[in-house]
Amino acid sequence: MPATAKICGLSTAPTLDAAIAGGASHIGLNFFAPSPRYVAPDQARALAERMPGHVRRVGVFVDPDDELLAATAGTLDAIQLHKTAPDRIAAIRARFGRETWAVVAVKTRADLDNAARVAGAADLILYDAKTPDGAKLPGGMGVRFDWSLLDGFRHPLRWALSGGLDAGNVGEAIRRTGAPLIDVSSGVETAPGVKDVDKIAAFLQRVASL
Ligand SMILES: O=C(O)c1ccccc1N[C@@H]1O[C@H](COP(=O)(O)O)[C@@H](O)[C@H]1O
Repeated sequence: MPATAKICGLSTAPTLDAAIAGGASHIGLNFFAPSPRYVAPDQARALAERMPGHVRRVGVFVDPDDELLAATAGTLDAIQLHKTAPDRIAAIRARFGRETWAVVAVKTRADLDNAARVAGAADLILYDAKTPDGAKLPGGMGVRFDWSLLDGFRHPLRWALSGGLDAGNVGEAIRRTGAPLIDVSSGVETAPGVKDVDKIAAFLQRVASL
């Protein structure tokens, strides 16, 4: 089964259209205010209206409160949760009725123990690289982790891979890990938060060619 791709952190119509035209299976809308990719709920709604139904809309959140989720869930097919405790992930899934993605931040093999902790709470695990201590963002910094950590790992749920991917390394990432779904943000940008239609096209072409 070929891998599918999520283009994350889209905030403009032309880049959203490029992701759709290139065959992205998912797009990400970022609701973490400190992020350079942040979109306000109204902006996200307008972008979502441009999208065909087969492309899934994923909201990116960092330990969100119910108020933010209530303002955005109507626009979304899935909720991606960074730095959120397992019991809170389960509560969000029950309350908002959306496919729920738990992010497991990885630097060492021990970090993979968190996959079992979120397995009963979420629908999908997104393995992402841990960003440096004190970093402003828990993702979206182009950091990758050592993919060999996933060698032989028994994934307790459906899963996806992110962290430092780009058109140049995504082939190796998929070959090495067998990821069924891959997720990119800064690897298709010219500067933090500035998506590039040509980089989006190249990334999606590379994934489709595998
Ligand atoms: O992109 C952000 O600004 C961001 C902010 C807060 C949480 C997650 C964020 N991005 C996610 O990080 C991964 C990896 O990004 P990258 O490809 O390494 O730049 C991606 O899944 C985004 O959803």
